[in-house]
Amino acid sequence: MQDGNGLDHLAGERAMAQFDLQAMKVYLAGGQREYEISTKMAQLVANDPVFSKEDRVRLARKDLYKNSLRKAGHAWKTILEKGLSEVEGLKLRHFVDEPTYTDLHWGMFIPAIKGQGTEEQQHKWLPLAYKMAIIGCYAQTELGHGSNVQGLETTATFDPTTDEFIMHSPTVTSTKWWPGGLGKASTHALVYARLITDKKDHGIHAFIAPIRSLEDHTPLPNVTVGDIGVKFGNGGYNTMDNGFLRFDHVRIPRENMLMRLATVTKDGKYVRSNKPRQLGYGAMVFVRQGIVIDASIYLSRAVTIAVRYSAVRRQFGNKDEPGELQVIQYRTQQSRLFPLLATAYAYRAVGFWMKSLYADVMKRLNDNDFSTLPEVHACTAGLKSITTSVTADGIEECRKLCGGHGFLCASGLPELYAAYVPACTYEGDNTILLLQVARFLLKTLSQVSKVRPVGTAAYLGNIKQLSTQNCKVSQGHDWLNTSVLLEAFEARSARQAAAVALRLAKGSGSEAEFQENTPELVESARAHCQLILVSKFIEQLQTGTPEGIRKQLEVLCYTYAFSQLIDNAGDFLATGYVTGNQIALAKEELKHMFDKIRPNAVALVDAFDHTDDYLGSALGRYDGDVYTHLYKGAFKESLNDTVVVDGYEEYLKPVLTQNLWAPHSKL
Ligand SMILES: CCCCCCCCCC/C=C\CCCCCC(=O)SCCNC(=O)CCNC(=O)[C@H](O)C(C)(C)COP(=O)(O)OP(=O)(O)OC[C@H]1O[C@@H](n2cnc3c(N)ncnc32)[C@H](O)[C@@H]1OP(=O)(O)O
Ligand SMILES: Cc1cc2nc3c(=O)[nH]c(=O)nc-3n(C[C@H](O)[C@H](O)[C@H](O)COP(=O)(O)OP(=O)(O)OC[C@H]3O[C@@H](n4cnc5c(N)ncnc54)[C@H](O)[C@@H]3O)c2cc1C
Repeated sequence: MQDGNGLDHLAGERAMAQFDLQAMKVYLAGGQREYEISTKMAQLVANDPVFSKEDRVRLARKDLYKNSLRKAGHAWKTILEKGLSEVEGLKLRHFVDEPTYTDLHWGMFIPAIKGQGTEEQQHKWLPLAYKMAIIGCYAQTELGHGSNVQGLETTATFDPTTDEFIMHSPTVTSTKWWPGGLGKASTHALVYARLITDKKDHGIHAFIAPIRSLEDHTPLPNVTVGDIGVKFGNGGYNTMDNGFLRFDHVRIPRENMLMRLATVTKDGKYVRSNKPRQLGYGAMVFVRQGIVIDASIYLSRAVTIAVRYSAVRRQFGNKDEPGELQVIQYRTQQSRLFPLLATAYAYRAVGFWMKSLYADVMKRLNDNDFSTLPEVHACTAGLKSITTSVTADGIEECRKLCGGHGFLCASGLPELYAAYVPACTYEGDNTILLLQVARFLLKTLSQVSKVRPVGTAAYLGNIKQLSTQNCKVSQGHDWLNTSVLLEAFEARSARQAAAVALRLAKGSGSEAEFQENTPELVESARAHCQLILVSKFIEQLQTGTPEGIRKQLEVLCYTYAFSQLIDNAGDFLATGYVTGNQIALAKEELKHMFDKIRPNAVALVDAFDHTDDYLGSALGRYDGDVYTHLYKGAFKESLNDTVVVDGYEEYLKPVLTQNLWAPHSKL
């Protein structure tokens, strides 16, 4: 999608491409219809001045937030006026490209009501939420507890005399802290609180609490609410009003407790349904599965900028070629950049699969089949963890790959990083989530002789074979076999999990021993997730990939798998499945893959189809006209509004005109 000024500095690069670019764009968009919607919404946002991202990093917080409210309001108006479908609306929000209160309203408040509300409650709340007559947020985390959901302190005490719950924040640490949209925008909060009936604590349940007047938006009586303060980076996540909230004995009707999983009757009786209480965590599972495809999008933005810039930037030369070399020609640049390019493709493929996994579990849950829930929880938690960590690090690596210019906000990379990096923490701290995967693996292994593992854990059913047979690769091209690769990842993961499981089994079963082994548990969870990523990327390629792009996708898939193998060589070697020589052979194969990517690199990032408006980067421009735009951009800097800087008279002039020796000067 070219929106440069005509002159294409990257035309030579594009002419080298060896695959069907249009087919790749459609593949990455998820289909022809999605591609068309995406193109239409990208243009709609790019052509609407209200959505402009210019100056975002220069705005003070108040202006930034107000501007963000303006955009969110305008987006909603556009959706209504143009009669956009839900898919179109989501795409529009995507291209507006800034975190805002509507994310939590649509992404967590509504899904939580759908998942945990009775039909009657859904009838009451969803129509209001769908037309945005109320704005909701997801108020789970408190000052004192985030990861430990069972440790939350807010209470909801049932009063049978009035048929109400009394919402209360008994301690400072019980203050709700972090919920997005809570600080300034929300009228309602989905509050996770300890349910108390007749002095009995039934643990954490969800309640809908009105917090602001629908008349004038002021906080309701005995509700203390506000924004928690400026966050990391310029722009970034500061468009979001992450908030605090305290209740001082605030009364809400009994019907405001979401009662699909448990009920409190009028006379105060607590009744659990026969559904697993983990369904109360459903909104988190929903967001975690979506985060994988988001990771691909964010990483692909950084990689697009770094690849295009690396093809434009020239440094040094060699005696064999005239002129200076494009930095993309350097092997070191390729070995840092191309695996990230391959990773963005891998996460896209796995993200598509995640969507189908989620659709499947939702269908099962509707039929009261809860059998796959633990596996889906482990999978969404683990892949959320790995993909966000790698993406955040990858964005930062792309910044370094752009040298000094990457450090300028004009590169688009600092803001991208600031907006993305909290994904490693929100929706579950990444280490906490890997520990969940590890617990799942331990449980699966402990039952393996009785219950055949399914889905992404099925390979653990072959634990004996995977623990005894070693890798058969004897020449580089032996690695060019997806079964050989898959078996290497399976054997490494199975062996790592079995080793730590065995160590724990030999012990006393104490919590202290478990804690002692958590570093190994996290490593084994990571190994399991890397296996899922490699295997699902391979699986996606093998199911109906168009001819014109298959070869390139295979190259990217091998690049991804080899770079994972090499980056984790220590683990692979420690399990004894592969030898040092086999790793060396994989390294050689990876270099061959780089040679295959090189002529296609620019076209492979073009296929992500990010507009210049969406990228917001002088370095990543489609036309490659980097230097002109960096130079022009400097004149937009507010320090350059005047030729002589504001402050000269008061602070610079005296320094320059005193003409006195400083007392400590030795000159
Ligand atoms: C028009 C515009 C539209 C725009 C839309 C855009 C959409 C965008 C979407 C939004 C995107 C981004 C915004 C994101 C904002 C971020 C929001 C948040 O951060 S919300 C807060 C998130 N908080 C967490 O994630 C907390 C992390 N902690 C936990 O998840 C859990 O407490 C725990 C997993 C650590 C469990 O602790 P523990 O006390 O051990 O657990 P329990 O006793 O409660 O349960 C143990 C048991 O349950 C299983 N389990 C745990 N979690 C789940 C789950 N989610 N699903 C299923 N099962 C689960 C666990 O495995 C154990 O099972 P056993 O069999 O008993 O072993
Ligand atoms: C930008 C942003 C937006 C957010 N939006 C929302 C929202 O909309 N709604 C909401 O409810 N919350 C929200 N949160 C909160 C978020 O979900 C929590 O911050 C997150 O779940 C992590 O919890 P924590 O802060 O308690 O971290 P902690 O658990 O205190 O983690 C601190 C450190 O301790 C380690 N640690 C903790 N427990 C263990 C353990 N058992 N074993 C080993 N290591 C451990 C962690 O790995 C981490 O390194 C948001 C947070 C951010 C940053």
